[in-house]
Amino acid sequence: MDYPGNLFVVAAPSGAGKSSLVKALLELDSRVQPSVSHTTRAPRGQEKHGREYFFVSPQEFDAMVQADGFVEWAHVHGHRYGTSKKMIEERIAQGADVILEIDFQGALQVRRVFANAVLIFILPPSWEELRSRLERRGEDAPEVIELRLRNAAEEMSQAREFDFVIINELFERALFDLKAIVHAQRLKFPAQRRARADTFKALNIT
Ligand SMILES: Nc1ncnc2c1ncn2[C@@H]1O[C@H](COP(=O)(O)OP(=O)(O)OP(=O)(O)O)[C@@H](O)[C@H]1O
Ligand SMILES: Nc1nc2c(ncn2[C@@H]2O[C@H](COP(=O)(O)O)[C@@H](O)[C@H]2O)c(=O)[nH]1
Repeated sequence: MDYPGNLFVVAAPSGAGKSSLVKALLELDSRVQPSVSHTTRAPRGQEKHGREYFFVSPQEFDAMVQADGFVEWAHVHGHRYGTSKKMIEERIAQGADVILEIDFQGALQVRRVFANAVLIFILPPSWEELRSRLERRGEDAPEVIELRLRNAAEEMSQAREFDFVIINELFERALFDLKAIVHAQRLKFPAQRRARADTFKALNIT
């Protein structure tokens, strides 16, 4: 199925800077909408239900899995995270550009459902910098940081599966690269896509 809106999927090891980059993109580009995931992890810091995540119990998460409510879901750093299928489909069908910040397992699942999704991987410049960003962020206990760093090697080994890789060394440079990818995707056959969307509408195809 082809949709008028674009779907961007950003993955990275924890601490590489994907949330910071996506947040900055959203501030600059009102056509991009964030997707809010469901998670079984507890809120941290100032996080709010419905803003950073929908914080749900394991039972609520199971019910969504059973109801086929997720386009993708995965176990990440000891918790479960998933993306609501309905929320994504409705918005890209209306022509919105939606951006997902998820792990590599979820990103590869999304591509199986939405073949046109643009997969972007963010890399830190070095292991030392990745550790130091997680430590400087000051939101995770030392054992959580160690777990995230152990998982980072497997995540980074998947970078080649993605359409684009951005190295987040200088923040402004990485943000420029992310903006360029979004812009280039919008320039791909926009007229044809709009025409197809209009035809779908005229034929009442949902
Ligand atoms: N280019 C950069 N240079 C220096 N620090 C950075 C850069 N990009 C992000 N940071 C900082 O690194 C820390 C981790 O960034 P962020 O929280 O965006 O990572 P993340 O990939 O979203 O992690 P998680 O998956 O755990 O949510 C933050 O404190 C952020 O301010
Ligand atoms: N497969 C999915 N992974 C997700 C989703 N939402 C977030 N994530 C990943 O979880 C880690 C940890 O996030 P944190 O907020 O606990 O630091 C993060 O790196 C994301 O890649 C999702 O819906 N699906």
